[in-house]
Amino acid sequence: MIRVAIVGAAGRMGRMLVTGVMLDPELALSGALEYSGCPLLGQDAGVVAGQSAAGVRITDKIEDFIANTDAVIDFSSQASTMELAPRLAAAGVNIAIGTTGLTDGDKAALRSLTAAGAKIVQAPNMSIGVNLLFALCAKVAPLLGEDYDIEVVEMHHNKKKDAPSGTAERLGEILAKARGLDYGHDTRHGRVGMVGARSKGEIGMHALRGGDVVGDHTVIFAAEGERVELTHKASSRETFAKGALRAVKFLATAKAGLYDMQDVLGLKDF
Ligand SMILES: NC(=O)C1=CN([C@@H]2O[C@H](COP(=O)(O)OP(=O)(O)OC[C@H]3O[C@@H](n4cnc5c(N)ncnc54)[C@H](O)[C@@H]3O)[C@@H](O)[C@H]2O)C=CC1
Ligand SMILES: O=C(O)C1=N[C@H](C(=O)O)C[C@H](O)C1
Repeated sequence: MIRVAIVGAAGRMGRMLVTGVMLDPELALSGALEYSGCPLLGQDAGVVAGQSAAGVRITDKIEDFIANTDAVIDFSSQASTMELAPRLAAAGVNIAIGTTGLTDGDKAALRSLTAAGAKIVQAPNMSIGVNLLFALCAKVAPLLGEDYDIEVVEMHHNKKKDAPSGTAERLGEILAKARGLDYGHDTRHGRVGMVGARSKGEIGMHALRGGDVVGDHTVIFAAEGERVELTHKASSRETFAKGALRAVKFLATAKAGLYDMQDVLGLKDF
């Protein structure tokens, strides 16, 4: 049995993750963390998630569960994730991070924790479908070549704070690498005004927000006379939660290291 605590337990993903852990016979819910001042502190995490009582109260102190926890799943905020990771690593707790908005510096800091023995999965999207989309884009972009202009369009719910989505950024990085471009330098975020004709050496990135959209990502390859569109649409957050549970199980037997969902799902050599 793997003992799992959830960071951001009262959030949209947190509630889904609490439910997933409670329903999984290989996992046991060992903790539920929220920010100090959260009105749900002291409430049963299972009840907050719409399930039966889990016997785990939402707390703002990792000391309440860290000694009895094998792994933490963290879908919270960049600040919270980066503050907690060193403390969890020092305690030998495995970490599955779904939080987006992490900087390159944050990712380097996570890597340095793994050099000291930590086991971490960090992925902007834990669904199987999006990770297959990542693998497909890495194959398709070089095959289609420079005649095909690449644009990435994502749409999410109106509560999402970061833009573009972590998934769109990862898509952009994969596509830029496949084209010999630099993601930071060659990405064009939206277009407004007299921007001139599109150049070959750019990747367009567009973030739409509205309603309750769980998460849509489309990569468009557009050429003279035709276009190819690869689309993933998440219709439930359950798909991300399922991936996070797989990540926790993967870490239980993994060596120290910083992994992504391509490692967890065996898509590295796809
Ligand atoms: N990797 C993936 O597959 C996915 C990643 N995400 C990402 O996960 C994150 C959370 O998304 P949602 O659940 O939609 O947001 P949300 O806002 O509903 O939930 C975040 C939760 O974290 C809590 N939190 C904030 N600071 C905290 C702290 N210091 N300690 C403990 N808890 C804290 C908040 O109170 C909130 O309950 C975002 O970065 C989002 O982009 C979301 C869905 C899938
Ligand atoms: O905030 C969300 O909701 C989501 N965030 C992730 C991202 O930023 O890519 C993944 C998913 O699309 C949902």
